[in-house]
Amino acid sequence: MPHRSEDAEVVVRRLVVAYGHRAVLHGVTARIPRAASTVVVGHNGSGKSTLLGAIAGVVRPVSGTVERRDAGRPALVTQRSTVPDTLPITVREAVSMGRWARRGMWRRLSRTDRAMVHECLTRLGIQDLAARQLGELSGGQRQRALVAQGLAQESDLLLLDEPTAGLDTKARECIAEVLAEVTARGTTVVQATHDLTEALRADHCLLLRDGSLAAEGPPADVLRAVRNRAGFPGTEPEWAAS
Ligand SMILES: Nc1ncnc2c1ncn2[C@@H]1O[C@H](COP(=O)(O)OP(=O)(O)OP(=O)(O)O)[C@@H](O)[C@H]1O
Repeated sequence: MPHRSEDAEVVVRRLVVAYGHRAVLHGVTARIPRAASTVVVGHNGSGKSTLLGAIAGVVRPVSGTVERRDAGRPALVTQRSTVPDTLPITVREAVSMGRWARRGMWRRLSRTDRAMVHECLTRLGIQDLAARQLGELSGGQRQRALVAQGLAQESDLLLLDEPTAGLDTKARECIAEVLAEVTARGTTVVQATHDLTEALRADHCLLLRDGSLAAEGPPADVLRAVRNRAGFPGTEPEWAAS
């Protein structure tokens, strides 16, 4: 199991994050193994999104550190698009925005960029939706488009906040396969999830409880207590009860 310090893509130390005066992460220390998949689990409000945001550098900690092995910008796929629904933007354009980190916002996409955008659309099964407005899509279609945008960034570190929430089985499997592929190619993938089946497939697991790290390690070990309590397989375990 690759979670020794020297194999880590990210090392988080004594991380404290607050919104206003309210601390929501209370000194979290954790390692995220390189070129492997990590799941972050825990009940609603336990701090999963906040931890991903802090690792991505979009949430500033009060104290503590986030050390990255690679210098490149992480790709963060959030639950909600940063593009407002009212902005007239096609699915292809939204996915193309994933290339901005490499190309710059104002430069034309190269043939390689366009090929990557096409590949990401195809891989997520949304090539037929490429010309549709992002704001017109169903929740599941939109979620696939956001994952495609994250993939298009070709970052060494891909962070996803509940990428399969609300998706049907086929879409969930599609995303799981895509994430397994990019992990096998050497990307470090971290996803917050409430899906126990998905969590058990990962290489590494962080269990958050009320803003603190309750457990870290192989998912089967971390989730054993949760699994026993929830009944396996289950999709809505009571993380907090373990
Ligand atoms: N922008 C914000 N302003 C104020 N408080 C926030 C903000 N975002 C999150 N919080 C609070 O921080 C805590 C952790 O929230 P966070 O979204 O990180 O949890 P989560 O584990 O991702 O939850 P969920 O499973 O519901 O997505 C919660 O108490 C939440 O109310």
